[in-house]
Amino acid sequence: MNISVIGLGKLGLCTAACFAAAGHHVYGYDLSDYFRNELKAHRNPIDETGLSELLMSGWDTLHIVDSYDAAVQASDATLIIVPTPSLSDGRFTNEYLITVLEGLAPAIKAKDSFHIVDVVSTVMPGSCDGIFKPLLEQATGKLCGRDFGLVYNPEFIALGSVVRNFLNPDMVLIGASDERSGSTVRELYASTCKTKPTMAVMSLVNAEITKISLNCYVTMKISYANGLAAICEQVPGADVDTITAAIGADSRVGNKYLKGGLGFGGPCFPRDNLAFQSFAEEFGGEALLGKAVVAVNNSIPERIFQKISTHCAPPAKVALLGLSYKADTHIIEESHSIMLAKLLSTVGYQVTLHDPRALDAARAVLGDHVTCTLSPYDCLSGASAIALLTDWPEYRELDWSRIAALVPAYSIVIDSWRIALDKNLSAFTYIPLGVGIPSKE
Ligand SMILES: NC(=O)c1ccc[n+]([C@@H]2O[C@H](COP(=O)([O-])OP(=O)(O)OC[C@H]3O[C@@H](n4cnc5c(N)ncnc54)[C@H](O)[C@@H]3O)[C@@H](O)[C@H]2O)c1
Ligand SMILES: O=c1ccn([C@@H]2O[C@H](COP(=O)(O)OP(=O)(O)O[C@H]3O[C@H](CO)[C@@H](O)[C@H](O)[C@H]3O)[C@@H](O)[C@H]2O)c(=O)[nH]1
Repeated sequence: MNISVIGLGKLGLCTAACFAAAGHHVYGYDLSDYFRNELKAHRNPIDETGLSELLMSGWDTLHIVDSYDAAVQASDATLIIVPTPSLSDGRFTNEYLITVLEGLAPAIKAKDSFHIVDVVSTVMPGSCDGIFKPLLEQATGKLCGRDFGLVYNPEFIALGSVVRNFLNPDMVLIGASDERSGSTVRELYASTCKTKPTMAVMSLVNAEITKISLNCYVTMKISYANGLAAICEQVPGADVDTITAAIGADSRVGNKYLKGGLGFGGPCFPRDNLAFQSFAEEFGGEALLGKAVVAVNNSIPERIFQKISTHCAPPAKVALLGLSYKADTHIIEESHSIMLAKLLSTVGYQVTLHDPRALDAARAVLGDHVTCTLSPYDCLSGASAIALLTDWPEYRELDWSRIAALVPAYSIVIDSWRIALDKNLSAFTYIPLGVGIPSKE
């Protein structure tokens, strides 16, 4: 197929590369001159696992164009993957999408053949029927479903595994204004995915609700595990991992995204939950479960703060290991580690930080209130409290006998993901989250 992709960022470029590597002709456009120039020179501007390798087999069919017109003229369908940042009330803004739709409209108007506009960016339910369809009909003088198609086709990919998730989905979600558009996008994915995913083809509004509902459901599983972890900590001998492993073995539940730990952060899950609540309220409903999920998630930095302050008072030194919202990324958006660092530094603890990739981002946000270190051992030297926060592989390899010589006796070690359970930590006061420690008496 001939398709165009508008927005070649973290998701857009991976999408374009996956389709191009599968043999489709992809015409990509990004507002950024830098991105377009790098891509024209066959250089990859995005750091994402497997993307460079994929582009190697896709350069021949990935063509970078310099205008919306060129993108529409060269293709039968245009995928739009531009930002939809959150507003203060939790809703996603359509501002960037509207700019793109207005930019595409003249070329769609001038075209004789049927053109499909496929919105991939995450949007608020009601956006396609209520805003995008009337905008396009008015700007082109054409009828949606007859003269052009409108599709909502969001992705379920996690950063760090975007390419793998894109090519191996459980389900492809396709909301369509008409059967022809739905079938075309379905074929596009069927010819690109390596698996045979469930093709969930439905109306535009149902697809919009499905996208944020699915993310909210998954965060409900995470908060369930974290609520359970907080209870287990109070019960001598209880262990959240043993319990969630058994719960997850029941196929009605499933064991994915059921790990209690530091909670969920990042650019997607937290904001999708807030958007779902705003959406429910807009239609006179109330997302009670969603509110509980957020409350459990938001309580985690405070829970760790309490454990630290019970053990040592300011200005004691506290070492935080791991700042990104998950391993293998430099992203600190909605990271619980950053929230904990702020809680601690505000009341006068000396906070030292380490992260293999997120140190610069953290420094930019936390400034002079904390000390950034390049080695985990420098970070925790002299610390009365150590918190293992992001599950980076290198923290699993820490040499605890070396650390024992660097810190006061019985410093506390808070282990969010229980990565040091099998180590000898007798020189420390070891507090794995979600585990009820039998009392010493
Ligand atoms: N990254 C993810 O993990 C992820 C996952 C699922 C859904 N999404 C959704 O996908 C959308 C894009 O996210 P992203 O992470 O790829 O964003 P991004 O910021 O990495 O990339 C967006 C790209 O769009 C370009 N752009 C902005 N305005 C433009 C315009 N008018 N014309 C052409 N290009 C324009 C920017 O230059 C940028 O390169 C968002 O709605 C997001 O919620 C992202
Ligand atoms: O059992 C688990 C699994 C994950 N997490 C946390 O959940 C967050 C999100 O992790 P992940 O899903 O790997 O990353 P994201 O890139 O945020 O991807 C999510 O957000 C995207 C944007 O909406 C969706 O497309 C994806 O399907 C969805 O997984 C991280 O803080 C993890 O530490 C847990 O606490 N427990």
